[in-house]
Amino acid sequence: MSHLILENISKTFRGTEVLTDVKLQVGIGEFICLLGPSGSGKSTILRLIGGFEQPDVGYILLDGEQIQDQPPNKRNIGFVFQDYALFPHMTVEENIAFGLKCKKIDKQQMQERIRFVLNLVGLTGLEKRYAKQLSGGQQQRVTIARVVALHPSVLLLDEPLSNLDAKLRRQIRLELRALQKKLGTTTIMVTHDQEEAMTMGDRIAVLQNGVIQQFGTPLELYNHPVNLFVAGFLGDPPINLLECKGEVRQEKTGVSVSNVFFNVELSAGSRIGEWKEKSCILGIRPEDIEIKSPGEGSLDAVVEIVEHMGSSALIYTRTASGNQICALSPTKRIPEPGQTLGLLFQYEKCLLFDAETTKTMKDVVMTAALTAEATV
Ligand SMILES: Nc1ncnc2c1ncn2[C@@H]1O[C@H](COP(=O)(O)OP(=O)(O)OP(=O)(O)O)[C@@H](O)[C@H]1O
Repeated sequence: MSHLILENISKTFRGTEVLTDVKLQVGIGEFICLLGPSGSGKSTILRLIGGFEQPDVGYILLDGEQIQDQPPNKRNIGFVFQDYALFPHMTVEENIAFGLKCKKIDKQQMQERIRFVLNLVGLTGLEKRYAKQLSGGQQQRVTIARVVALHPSVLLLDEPLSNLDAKLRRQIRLELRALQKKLGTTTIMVTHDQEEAMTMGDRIAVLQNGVIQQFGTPLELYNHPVNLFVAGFLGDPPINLLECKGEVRQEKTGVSVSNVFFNVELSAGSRIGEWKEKSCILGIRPEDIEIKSPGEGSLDAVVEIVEHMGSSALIYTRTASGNQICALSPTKRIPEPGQTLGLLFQYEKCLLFDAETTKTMKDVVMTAALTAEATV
C-alpha cells in the first residue's frame, strides 16, 4: 500500500492554475524528488502535503486517511526549509528541544532523542553552541535533527541544500541520503538541481508548468524520457537535439542528419506515407557518441570548442550542414579546435521525438546508421 497519495490535485492562485491534476503515489520509506524549473509548482505541492495550503480539487491520503483538510500540526509531517530558521538566541540543544516541548515529550525521553539525533547528524559535543556560532552546514544539520527528533511520518525538504557551497552540498547530500535510509522515513524533497535529484531520489517527479511530466526512477527518466522537456532537463552536459525529417530511401524508412541516413523501423500498422516528411528531433547524449578518425564515424564534424572537466572533456563540434554536436571525450586523447573528427552515434541509444507534440516516438526503433552513399 502507498504511504502517501496525491490524487488529482489542482490548485489556483488568483485565477492562475499553478498545479493541474497532480497524481503521486509514494511508498513507505521512499525518497522522492520533485524536480522542475522555477515556478513549476514544486513548493506548492510540498506546502499542500504539509497543510500550509489546501487543494482546490483532489485528495491527499496518508496511510489511507484523507488529510487535506487537517491543520499542519495534526499531520505529523516534518518540514525543512532552505533557510535554516534556527532560533538564534537558543543553543543547539534548546533548538531541538523546542518542538519536543510543544509535543509534551517528557524530559528523559527528550534528552534521549536529542542525544540520538545529534549523534545521527554528527554534531555530538556542540549541544551548548548558539546557532550563530555554527557553520552553514552545521546549522542545516541542526534543522534536520530538529525535525527528525519529532519522529515525523513524512519528511518534507524544500531545497534544503541550496544555501550551501558546492562542496558542502555534495557532502550533506550524501549524509542526508544515508540518514534517510537509516531512519526509513518517507521523504519528499524539492530541488531544481537535476544532479541532486538523480543522486538522491529513489524516484523523481519532473514538473513543468504545474503538470507532472514523468514520475519514475532516475534511470528510467534518463534513458526513457517521455518527451523533449524531460530529456532536456536531465543530463549535464545536455542531450544533443538535432532536427530531421522522416524519409524513405530504397524502401527503407529513416531520418537523415547531416546527410547520414539513420535507418528507423516503424511499428506494424504505421503507414510509410505518414512517415515521409514527418518533422522529428533526434536526441543523442554526449556520452553515447564515440570519437573516431574522419570517415570512421556516422558523420564528420569540426571541433569548435574543447571544455576540460578534469576526468573528461566536452568536445563541441559542427557538421558541414551546421549542426552543433557535443561529444564526451576521455582525457587520454583530447582533440584540438579546428580538427575534423568522425562522430560515431550509438544508434540504439538515439531517441526520436515528434517535433509537433514533443513526445518521444515509442513506436519506432533505430536499427542502423548508414552513410548517405549506401542508400542513394
Ligand atoms: N501564495 C501564492 N500566491 C500567489 N501565487 C503563488 C503563491 N504561491 C505560489 N504562487 C505561484 O505559483 C507558481 C508555482 O510556485 P512554486 O513556489 O510552487 O514553484 P516552484 O517550482 O517551487 O518554484 P521555485 O523553484 O522558484 O521555488 C508560481 O508562479 C508562483 O508565483
